[in-house]
Amino acid sequence: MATAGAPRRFCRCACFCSENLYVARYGLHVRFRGEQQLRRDYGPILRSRGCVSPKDFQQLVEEDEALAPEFLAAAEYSTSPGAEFEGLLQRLETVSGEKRIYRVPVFTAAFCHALLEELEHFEQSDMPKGRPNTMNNYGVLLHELGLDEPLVTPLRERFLQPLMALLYPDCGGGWLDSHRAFVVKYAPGQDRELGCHYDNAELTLNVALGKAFTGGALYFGGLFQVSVCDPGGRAWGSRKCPGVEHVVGQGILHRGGQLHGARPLGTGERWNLVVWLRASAVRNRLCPMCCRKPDLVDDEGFGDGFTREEPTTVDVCTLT
Ligand SMILES: O=C(O)CCC(=O)C(=O)O
Ligand SMILES: [Fe+2]
Repeated sequence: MATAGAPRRFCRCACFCSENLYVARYGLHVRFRGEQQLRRDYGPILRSRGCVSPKDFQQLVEEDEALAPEFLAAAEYSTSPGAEFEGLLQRLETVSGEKRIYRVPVFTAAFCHALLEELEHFEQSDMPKGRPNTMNNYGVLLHELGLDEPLVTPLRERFLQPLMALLYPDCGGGWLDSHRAFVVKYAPGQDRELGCHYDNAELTLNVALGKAFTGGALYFGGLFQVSVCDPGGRAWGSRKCPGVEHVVGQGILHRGGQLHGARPLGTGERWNLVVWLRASAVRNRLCPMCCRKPDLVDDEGFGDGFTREEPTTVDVCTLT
């Protein structure tokens, strides 16, 4: 029998890194213990989805490792008892301590490659496509690709949430409950740069997927909420501040309100996965876009991440 008032420790299950792994190339969730088990349990379904030759299989085993070991280690540390901000910092690169911008490898190169292939197939298809956001004209919304639930939701819930809770507890890092995930694409003749802006998000993850390109570095200024009240602080618009270069597979973590933009692409094509992470507990009080109490309008799916209590419905038949 449990003793009343005994201290409790929250734990996680060891299946964290082996159960329910998503293989983007074949649109399948798998349990992974090793190559033999994978072949035994998933051979027929994988073959039916085009994983036929030994080379396909080898590629799959490599791709199964979608998440970079550094990211797994940082997330695992963040969920461990007694985890602290300082300890997590040792597992990340601090891009700017003052601006609270961090970098960590998120995806393996093999996974970035497989995801890019999926994105290009989708782009060439005649499936209906929306724009990633009001600023980028080219790219893909992850939910249109069917990757929101299998890829982004687990990424947010299992890995990003514990990490963000330690890094940004004051910005809803521990209360993330929805996201908007999209891939932005820059190429000659298409979008080439992105003006300075703030995100409709409490926190943002931006992961470089490739391909080979020059230019396109991110630049960061001050906080939007501070700058709008301080026109003198708008030096962020100047392109003098040092840029943050992209490294394939690596993610940049920043606050959504941190003003930022992307410098012009030189050559090649740049694709980045951007996840706008939202905490309704924060935004329900103050809309990050208009800095006022949100004027809520019904929407589809996660909407823009605000929530409202549904009015309780009363069954009139029971009233008679
Ligand atoms: O071009 C990029 O990688 C940045 C994109 C971005 O900041 C955004 O879409 O909010
Ligand atoms: Fe942005």
